[in-house]
Amino acid sequence: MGKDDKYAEELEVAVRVVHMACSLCQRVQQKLVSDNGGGGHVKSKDDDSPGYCCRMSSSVKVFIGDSSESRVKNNYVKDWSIQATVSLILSETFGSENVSIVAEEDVQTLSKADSEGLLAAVVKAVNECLAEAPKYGLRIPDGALGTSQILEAISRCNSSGGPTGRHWVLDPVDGTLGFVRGDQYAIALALIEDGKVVLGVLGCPNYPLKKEKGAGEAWMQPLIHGNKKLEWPNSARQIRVSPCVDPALATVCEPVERANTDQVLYSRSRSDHGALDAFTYCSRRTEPMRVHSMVKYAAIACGDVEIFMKFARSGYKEKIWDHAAAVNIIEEAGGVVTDAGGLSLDFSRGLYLEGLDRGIVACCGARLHKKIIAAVYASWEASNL
Ligand SMILES: Nc1ncnc2c1ncn2[C@@H]1O[C@H](COP(=O)(O)O)[C@@H](OP(=O)(O)O)[C@H]1O
Ligand SMILES: [Mg+2]
Repeated sequence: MGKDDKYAEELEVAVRVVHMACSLCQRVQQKLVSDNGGGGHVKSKDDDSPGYCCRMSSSVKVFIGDSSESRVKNNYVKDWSIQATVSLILSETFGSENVSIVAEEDVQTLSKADSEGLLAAVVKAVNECLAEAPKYGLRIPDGALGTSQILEAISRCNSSGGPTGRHWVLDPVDGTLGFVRGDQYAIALALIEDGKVVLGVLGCPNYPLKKEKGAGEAWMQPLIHGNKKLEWPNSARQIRVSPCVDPALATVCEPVERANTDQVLYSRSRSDHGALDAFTYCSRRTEPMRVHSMVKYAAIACGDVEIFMKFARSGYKEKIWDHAAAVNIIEEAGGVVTDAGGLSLDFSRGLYLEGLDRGIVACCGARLHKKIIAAVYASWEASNL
């Protein structure tokens, strides 16, 4: 454990509950992939064949097989179930009056009269998940939970954060497309206190589980299997970013979904600006690695890649749950994450990363980061001449 144990209890509960959520996701993903012959036919917004996408809540949802809305919703049973489970465990541990949660899923769709089947599936999944809690050393509410308690737990996650107080931030399943493809996805839980992220836990079941606490230390905790019990922190090992300082030797990570990146900025930088182009500059060693979800950040934190840049298309506002846990882990592992202007990301202004300058630049260390920011600046200036 680190030197500062101010958040030791919060960290421990967060690690345990994310671990439990990983187990739920693994079961669902294994079934999904085997039912769909490997998941390889799942379409996304930027696949060249027509995809099946529709809009629920605020983000694009991708699903498998047919275009019925119920299939889309079914894919979100795990998200609602994880949100309910995390909410229930945090409330049980710290008291519901002390817990404010900002999370991705809303409760409206589930509460509708025609969502009975969905709700029943969520109730079943939550109770199954909670039945495993002793294995993870977690305290749970007494007895099986009914629909009203579970709806209440999900709807409690309606905080909008802000500059004061403590707020938990949850993305129950980040990287929906990665999940349905049987590929990378992440479960992300962070704690923000007075506008600063003080701890982050990132469960990456198809990578290892990453976690971290706020004292200059980041750790990796292997997932447990079968009936083994989670041993915390004894089986966690410390992680560290790569020592690379040379952009020419760095490996870059980028989203799989090209629709999530401003391709104009990307390709203009690539073709026009030679050595000043951050993207060309950084990808000499290998092609960029395309990875779904916050696992990109995790890969930097444990030293497997060196750079991740995301420049969302204009009009898209980055949400805090897509970054909070991972930024904290990278920083603790020795890396640096800022906006494209070199300023820290601001988690104090509600649901969104307000004031973000163009995009996000994450690097394995300050020296490399400085060079990349300079290269992005030069590319930007040159392309706006
Ligand atoms: N138009 C857009 N531009 C940028 N990011 C987007 C986007 N639409 C969705 N996203 C975010 O990108 C995340 C996936 O990142 P990536 O493409 O790197 O795997 C999504 O998380 P969810 O899958 O949790 O919705 C979502 O929050
Ligand atoms: Mg997300």
